[in-house]
Amino acid sequence: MTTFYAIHSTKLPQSLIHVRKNTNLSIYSKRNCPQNPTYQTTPLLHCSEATIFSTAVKEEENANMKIQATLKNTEKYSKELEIAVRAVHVACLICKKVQENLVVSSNEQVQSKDDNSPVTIADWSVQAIISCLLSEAFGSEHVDIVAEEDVQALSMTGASGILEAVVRTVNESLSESLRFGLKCPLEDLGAKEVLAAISKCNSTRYNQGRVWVLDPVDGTLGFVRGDQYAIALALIDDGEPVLGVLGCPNYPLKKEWLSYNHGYQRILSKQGSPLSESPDRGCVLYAKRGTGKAWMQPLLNYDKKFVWPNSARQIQVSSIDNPALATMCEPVEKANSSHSFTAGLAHSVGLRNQPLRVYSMVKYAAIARGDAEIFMKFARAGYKEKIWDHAAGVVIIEEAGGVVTDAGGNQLNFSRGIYLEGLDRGIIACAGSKLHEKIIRAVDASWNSSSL
Ligand SMILES: Nc1ncnc2c1ncn2[C@@H]1O[C@H](COP(=O)(O)OS(=O)(=O)O)[C@@H](OP(=O)(O)O)[C@H]1O
Ligand SMILES: [Mg+2]
Ligand SMILES: [Mg+2]
Ligand SMILES: [Mg+2]
Repeated sequence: MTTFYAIHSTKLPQSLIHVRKNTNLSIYSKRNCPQNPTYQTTPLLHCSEATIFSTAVKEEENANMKIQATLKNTEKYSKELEIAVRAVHVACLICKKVQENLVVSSNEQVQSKDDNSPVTIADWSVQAIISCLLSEAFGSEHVDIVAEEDVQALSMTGASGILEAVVRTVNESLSESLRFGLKCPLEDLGAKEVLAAISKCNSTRYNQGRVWVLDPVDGTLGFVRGDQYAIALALIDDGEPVLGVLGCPNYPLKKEWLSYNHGYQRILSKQGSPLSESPDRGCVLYAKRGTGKAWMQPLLNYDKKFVWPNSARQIQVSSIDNPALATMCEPVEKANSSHSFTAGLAHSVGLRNQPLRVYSMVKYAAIARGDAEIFMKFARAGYKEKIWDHAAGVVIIEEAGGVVTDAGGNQLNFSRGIYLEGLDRGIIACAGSKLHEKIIRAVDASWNSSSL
């Protein structure tokens, strides 16, 4: 004789599955089972409307697998994210100190690289600190990193003063990292070890397994001018950015202070307050791919109020999709992105607000936080965008609900080396797909008549 059991198809208790696995009973499920609890063990005589139990079991198993996968996903990279966020906090705090010194003292700590771009003790120190903290947390042999700086200029004979300053800064910062619950070397590092930590960041494993991507100071020009800059750390797994952490030590917590048309420093000095006493500023943004969530923590100070873990609040892109109300941000330097091209685009799309010119990946942060709606960068022909200038920002904007592509609407490719290979014209990040489509169409319409 066949015995039927009525069960609620999607809420199948484990005990019933157990029965099925250990007996030869044919069990059926009936979707609209009127009984409460969700199943009954009374034999069902009218089972024509019931769906076959195996389907219900499948559903349950699939649901379980989904839950397991979600759990696994939640756990996946969680230690990496935790360490990366803490390490970026440490880096932000040391950068603030270095920047305050730079702004009040002479500029001898600023060096020029071969391409005439600036590099400072903060760039090298942050690279050494993050390299070291990741190695301490995960074991040096398990950590692949690629980062912007090398030790060429730092190892030159004339640079011994700078190297000394870097070593001092690194050790000071590493000992402070204990307050964030991070592991750090037991003893102070010597110059050789600091140079080794910086040199370690030259991995070439871009599309096999995990590689950390770091821009120790993005927007070094902004940094030396006492303005905006960012510390950008991302984790790429099999060529895909999966974690993004952006430290923005000067990003005001309130949007209205982010007005760069007159220069950040000048705004502060107009108010008569030096950088160190300026309004609440400094935050760390982060996101994990696939979660649909992005977060922001205020930057801590090493004062009485210092408490770790820090509080985080969820951030989201702006809901504005009307170009007339949208704000576009772009690089400060004309040499880094054509202001005339974006001005033409802005006009053709109907943007009315003044562009927000901000140094560094703080632009990505502004979109993710909902403080601006569009970010565009069109470098001159021949310039190749680097992965560390974008990876962290892309994860954060996308998880905050935004869209980032090249000007052809393609996803950025982080798997082919230190450059964003195959990039079509420029980078476009928007708060939503409606704005994004409009910008992409406008680029196509005006590209051929441009001089880019
Ligand atoms: N010529 C040229 N064209 C385009 N991009 C360039 C160029 N030179 C440099 N860079 C890279 O731009 C990074 C800074 O970008 P920003 O958007 O912050 O530009 S700006 O400083 O606001 O003008 C900057 O990052 P950092 O070196 O980390 O500051 C560079 O990687
Ligand atoms: Mg950079
Ligand atoms: Mg940099
Ligand atoms: Mg640089």
